[in-house]
Amino acid sequence: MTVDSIDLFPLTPLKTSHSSSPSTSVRNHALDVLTDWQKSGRFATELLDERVRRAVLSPPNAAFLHDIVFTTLRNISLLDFWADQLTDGKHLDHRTRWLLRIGLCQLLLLGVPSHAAVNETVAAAGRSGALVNAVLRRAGREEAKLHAMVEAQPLAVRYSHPEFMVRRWIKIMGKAKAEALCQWNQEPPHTYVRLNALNEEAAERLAKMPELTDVGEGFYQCETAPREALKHGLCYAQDPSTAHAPRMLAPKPGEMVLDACAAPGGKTALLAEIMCNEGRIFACDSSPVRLTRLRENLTRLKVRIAQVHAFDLLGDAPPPFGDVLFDRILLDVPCSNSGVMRRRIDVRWRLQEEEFAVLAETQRRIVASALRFLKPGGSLVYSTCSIDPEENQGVIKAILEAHPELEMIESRLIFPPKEQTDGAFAARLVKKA
Ligand SMILES: C[S@@+](CC[C@H](N)C(=O)[O-])C[C@H]1O[C@@H](n2cnc3c(N)ncnc32)[C@H](O)[C@@H]1O
Repeated sequence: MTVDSIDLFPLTPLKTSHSSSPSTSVRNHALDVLTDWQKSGRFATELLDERVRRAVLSPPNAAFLHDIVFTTLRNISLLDFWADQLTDGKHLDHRTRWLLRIGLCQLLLLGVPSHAAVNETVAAAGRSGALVNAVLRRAGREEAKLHAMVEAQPLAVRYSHPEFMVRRWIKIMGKAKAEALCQWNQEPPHTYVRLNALNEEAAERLAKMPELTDVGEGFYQCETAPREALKHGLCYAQDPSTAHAPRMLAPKPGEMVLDACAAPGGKTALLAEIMCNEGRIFACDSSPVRLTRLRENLTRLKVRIAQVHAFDLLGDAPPPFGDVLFDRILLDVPCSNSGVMRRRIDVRWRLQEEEFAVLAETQRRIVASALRFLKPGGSLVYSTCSIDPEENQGVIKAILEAHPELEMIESRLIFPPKEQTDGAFAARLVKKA
């Protein structure tokens, strides 16, 4: 299954201390969310948000639920390794396995006091209570030994990534970089917002918010999302890595720009800002649902020069912009999201190795289609939030071979552990005049 990047809306957990003992129902909610996640294939964030809203959880309980769900998902293979050690490899049904993962996560990773972690997970366990109780008590007694065993395990277990992914990364970048990437993905992501300079009050108002730390180039880091500022369009939740492609495209005020995979619009808004809201941007996307969000975001962010249209670059319909040729085109294509796995924890468990080739083929077709709309002398920036060469350099190489009228001017790969942001790739191609 392909996972489009939706918004980079922060997934950072609320800050909590787990010294107190939140109610048993938090473990039940965690179990429901995780088993639903496995059954439905839906995003964990969506399921979690729905659950927090429906169950009307207090902020500390919601934060605790968030920590259990995300820490468990981020450490599935490690938790299973510990569960296997503690049960001597016994076969476990799905529900019991999730209960053990949740219990071991609290005990061994979240530092929840053992009486709370054991008693309240056992209370949520129902018919498998005796087994869960025995395993978690043993884990409490053998905690130091269990932690000591981790170092000797392969990267796929130590950092809970699918084996094919680790193998692929070692082949692509060598063991040291692959390990650094796995390690990076295990940390909770930072939350960033980009100041929206199209809102005249934004700079002054954000400067008065002590909870925001200026990290340069219009980005601020924060502990939790500044909801009011986001609601009023003073800023947009976005990782600094997302700014490279629009800046590489460098559209000028007054130009005609096509943002052909635009939803939900973080990059469109930055393009409009770079263009000082002068000129025209056709912001298109093939997904009607995402177009609704694109429109809302662009209105809130005071983007005045964008026209939003449904347009599938791989479809037969004529383009909504007639026979216009563009000065610049941004192609922020659907990709594996392999550069944003710290933020999108589901991705590593959804992605299949065969998908890279399928994605690369779609990406090549998208670029080939978009090239019809580029003026001679115009620039096209191809961008992904993937760090995989098959979707990045591989696609560019194939495009250059098939289109001798193109020249590559520059490219940039953002490797998360090095740049301390999400991963991304951008390449600028120019159509020779
Ligand atoms: C990575 S997301 C774009 C994110 C966006 N640029 C932003 O900054 O918010 C990729 C987008 O491509 C769209 N897409 C996928 N296939 C497409 C196609 N054939 N034609 C147009 N858009 C497509 C998806 O619906 C998705 O919204």
